[in-house]
Amino acid sequence: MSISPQPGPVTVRVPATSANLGPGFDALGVALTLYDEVTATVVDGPTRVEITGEGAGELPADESHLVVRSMRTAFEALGATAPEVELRCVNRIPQARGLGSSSAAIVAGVTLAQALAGKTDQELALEIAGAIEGHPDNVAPCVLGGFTIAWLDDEHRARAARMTPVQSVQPVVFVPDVQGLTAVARAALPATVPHADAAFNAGRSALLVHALTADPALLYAATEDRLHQAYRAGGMPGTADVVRRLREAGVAAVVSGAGPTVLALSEVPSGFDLGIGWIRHNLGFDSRGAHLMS
Ligand SMILES: Nc1ncnc2c1ncn2[C@@H]1O[C@H](COP(=O)(O)OP(=O)(O)O)[C@@H](O)[C@H]1O
Ligand SMILES: N[C@@H](CCOP(=O)(O)O)C(=O)O
Repeated sequence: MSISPQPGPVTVRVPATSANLGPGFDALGVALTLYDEVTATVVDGPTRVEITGEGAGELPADESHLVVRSMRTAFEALGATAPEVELRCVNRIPQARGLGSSSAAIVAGVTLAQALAGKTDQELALEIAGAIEGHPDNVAPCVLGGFTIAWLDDEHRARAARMTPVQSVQPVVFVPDVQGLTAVARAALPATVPHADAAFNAGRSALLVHALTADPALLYAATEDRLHQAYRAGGMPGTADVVRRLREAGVAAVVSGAGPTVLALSEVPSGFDLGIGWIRHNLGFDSRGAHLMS
């Protein structure tokens, strides 16, 4: 028997995320204290979307909106009939910048559908959102908060282990005024990599888990990568330059996700000159992940 969704309204808050963290390509990610909020109300129809902030006037306002599409996928997975909805989106996460905006939209949709269907299940939310996104490293911290190691199990379902980053680490992101789509950045990667580079990243990823949970003095060495950033540098020269200059200054800086945002995990020297067109956000690590607001 099909479940009938509740009428709502229901509001979800979803964090920005930074994936990869250097060596942990498609596996490691952190949730950040920068949020989108989406309110869903069941209506007679048609589905409509009101957007404030990032993406206003650019994103679709109908059923092709990513939150609506994700809600529909989730309702189907839950065995519920997808209702027509009115969405109110308050977007603060910069889009197509490497801060997991698409995962945030997907997780928002899945969480709203679960709430309207009267269910709460983080493991299932991760599974559904991971299948929609295609790689699990953003959806895991977005659902769970904190610092996550994500993987796909033998049935290709997203799974994750959650840790708490050490409090003394204060993430800083540098967001450029240009966008970069993750799909384009993924197309720049080679189909195969040298065994030595894979071994290098395996060691640094393991070290990063230790550095970010116990010994931040090791973050510089732990954020070195040979699997994705160099291959993508030609498509984002400004980002590659900022990462290079920060690292030369001793900062544990990496490309955030697929870029073009830069993430710094150790103190940035005062007076560091970013150049024109960059915005700095001093953030924290979000510990809650996606959650409903009363
Ligand atoms: N809040 C949102 N609502 C609707 N669609 C969104 C939202 N955020 C991102 N998207 C969609 O996802 C695209 C960006 O996804 P992606 O290239 O993966 O970048 P990001 O690193 O920001 O996740 C946007 O161009 C838009 O189509
Ligand atoms: N592992 C992915 C991460 C993409 O993150 P996003 O925030 O840029 O969507 C990749 O590097 O492609």
